[in-house]
Amino acid sequence: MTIKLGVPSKGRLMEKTFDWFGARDVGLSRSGSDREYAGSVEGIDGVELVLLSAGEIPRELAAGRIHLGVTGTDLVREKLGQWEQQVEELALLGFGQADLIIAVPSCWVDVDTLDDLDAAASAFRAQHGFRLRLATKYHRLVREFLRDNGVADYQLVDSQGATEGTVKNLTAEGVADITSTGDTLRANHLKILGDALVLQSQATLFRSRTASMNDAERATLKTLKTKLRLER
Ligand SMILES: Nc1ncnc2c1ncn2[C@@H]1O[C@H](COP(=O)(O)OP(=O)(O)OP(=O)(O)O)[C@@H](O)[C@H]1O
Ligand SMILES: O=P(O)(O)OC[C@H]1O[C@H](OP(=O)(O)OP(=O)(O)O)[C@H](O)[C@@H]1O
Repeated sequence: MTIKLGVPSKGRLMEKTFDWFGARDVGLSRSGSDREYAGSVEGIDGVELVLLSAGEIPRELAAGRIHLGVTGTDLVREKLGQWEQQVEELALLGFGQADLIIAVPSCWVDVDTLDDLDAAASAFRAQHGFRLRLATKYHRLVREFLRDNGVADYQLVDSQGATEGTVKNLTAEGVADITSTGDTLRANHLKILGDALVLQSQATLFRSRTASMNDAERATLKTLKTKLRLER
């Protein structure tokens, strides 16, 4: 008989999410020890806090196992096909801003745009006998973006973390990853292609379109939305 609210279990998104709800008189906190993934909610009855990996929240929303969830728009668009049919965006939270971009080595002086990348990819294949490799964890978004922009002669290699390091490690020629300050790209001698902004992401509160609710839970959701100033 509760509304389940999924929130990232650690790091920048968790703390800023707690602050965002706290500013609206809904107190979220992690209970128990630092390592225990249990949480509590104050200021409203009938809402349960579920601490999850940011990357798992899209799937939990789509499966209807949580009613509400906070995660990045990038993760929802990457992990859920036809995401709008599965979740509704209730509020952009104004933090966790990051751009999904494509970057190549800074020393590739002739490659500054997607057209340049396309030409470089063809030349790379002719020279090396295999396709230019882009390391990413955003397979769906990058594939769609490059298809729409006419870049074909490449392959994606999976990288679930420390993606910018793959170029130095010679497992990829370029990367498609999230950046905010640009420090990680610069430190790894990579430059962003001028016209390769795949997506602008920020932390967002989503509602599951598939989670079932009884009348009491529907009333709780309404009360919560009023507290959060989301009622239109
Ligand atoms: N440097 C950054 N600045 C701002 N937001 C970022 C940055 N890097 C990632 N993010 C955002 O934070 C969210 C969570 O990303 P992260 O990669 O930490 O999730 P995750 O892979 O689920 O983490 P984990 O599985 O380790 O809990 C994403 O929506 C992403 O866009
Ligand atoms: O532009 P910047 O401010 O330098 O931030 C970009 C970095 O932040 C994210 O990594 P994260 O810290 O989440 O670690 P990860 O490599 O394990 O994904 C992202 O994958 C970049 O590596």
